[in-house]
Amino acid sequence: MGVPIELSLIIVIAAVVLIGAGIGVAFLLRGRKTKPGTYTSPRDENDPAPTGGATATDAAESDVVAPPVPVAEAEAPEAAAEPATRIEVPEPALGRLARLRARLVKSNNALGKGLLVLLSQDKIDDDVWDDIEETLLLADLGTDATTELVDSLRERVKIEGHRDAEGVRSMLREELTKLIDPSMDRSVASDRRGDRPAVVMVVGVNGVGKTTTIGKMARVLVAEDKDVLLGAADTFRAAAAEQLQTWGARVGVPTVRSDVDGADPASVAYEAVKAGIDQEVDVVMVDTAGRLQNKVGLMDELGKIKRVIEKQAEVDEVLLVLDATTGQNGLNQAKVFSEVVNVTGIVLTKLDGTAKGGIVVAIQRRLGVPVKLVGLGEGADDLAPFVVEDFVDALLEN
Ligand SMILES: Nc1nc2c(ncn2[C@@H]2O[C@H](COP(=O)(O)OP(=O)(O)OP(=O)(O)O)[C@@H](O)[C@H]2O)c(=O)[nH]1
Repeated sequence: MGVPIELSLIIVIAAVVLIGAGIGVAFLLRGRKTKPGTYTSPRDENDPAPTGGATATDAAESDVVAPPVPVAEAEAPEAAAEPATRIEVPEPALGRLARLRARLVKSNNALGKGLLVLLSQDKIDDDVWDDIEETLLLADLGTDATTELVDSLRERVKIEGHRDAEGVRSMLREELTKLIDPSMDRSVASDRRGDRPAVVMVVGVNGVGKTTTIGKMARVLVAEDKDVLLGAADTFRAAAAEQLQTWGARVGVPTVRSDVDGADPASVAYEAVKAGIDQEVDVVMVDTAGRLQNKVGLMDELGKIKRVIEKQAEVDEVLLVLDATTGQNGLNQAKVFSEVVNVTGIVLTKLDGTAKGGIVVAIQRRLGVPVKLVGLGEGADDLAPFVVEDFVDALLEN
């Protein structure tokens, strides 16, 4: 039986269109944003005309970026949206803190409970102080902070005398709050800066939860009525772009990505920010590949991604994602990352899986950078803004 002529024609036309578009190399853009951008001159005058085939090495050497491949026309989001996708309406971040508190209490009660019991004893002798110190060190508070806290507690107990359980609790609340420093700015850049979006880069070693965190953050921002665009510059792990796009699609946020495995991440980041400028979004969040902090080449590449983005817009926020369960090891990572890119905030993930909440204090002190968000589970809305008072209360709740 022959193929009907009409069908053959359709197949031929479809093939021509696909070849012309350079299947598999075009950047994809999906999402909810409908407003066409009015920004007509996204590239610097100094930037070279786009050429094909730029690689990470090319860009590193020349310190300029050109899209590695022909870039597809930005599809009208409605046209690109999956017809069957139902857009979720995420919860506001404020509402979720209360719900997540129970989890925080559970995961950290070793620290809070231990301290309360020890300090409520009738007689607090040197042995008790040693136990208190050990409790703090075991909770990953770090030696400096532990010494400081024990010294100030000792001083207060000496001057103010024995306290009942409630008195101990309020003393601990005050001292822990002081240690975590409530005066630090913990807001995440998400408002437009004049005629461009805020740009947020997310960095960290493999598997700490970068992609998941961006997905959760997109939800928080959508709940705050922001227009968000994601950039999948993690071109190292094949599934990462897909994973990011899926997170975005759930709340109608578009993702700029490359279909080429191992495409130049700086180029993808550049294109994402360009699309964010063109589409006049509020914030562009760029995911990057996990990297070992001791691999010089990969760390250099991270610096390059930032420089390339900055050809068209300043990077307003660099969030370093750290896994709370890795404890002090996270501190070493943090130090190396902050040497390569100017880290402006920490996201501490998997706090639900550790009793070592003291890492919050240690990291802040080591880096002088605030913990801005905490991950408290694998659920889509299990990311909470870090509020010092709430965190301390949760630590001290029974
Ligand atoms: N329990 C818990 N799991 C989390 C949290 N955040 C992320 N995860 C899990 O951590 C795992 C790794 O998350 P990803 O987002 O893929 O990590 P990544 O840093 O992007 O990984 P690479 O791309 O390999 O560098 C996933 O199974 C997440 O569900 C959290 O706050 N709590």
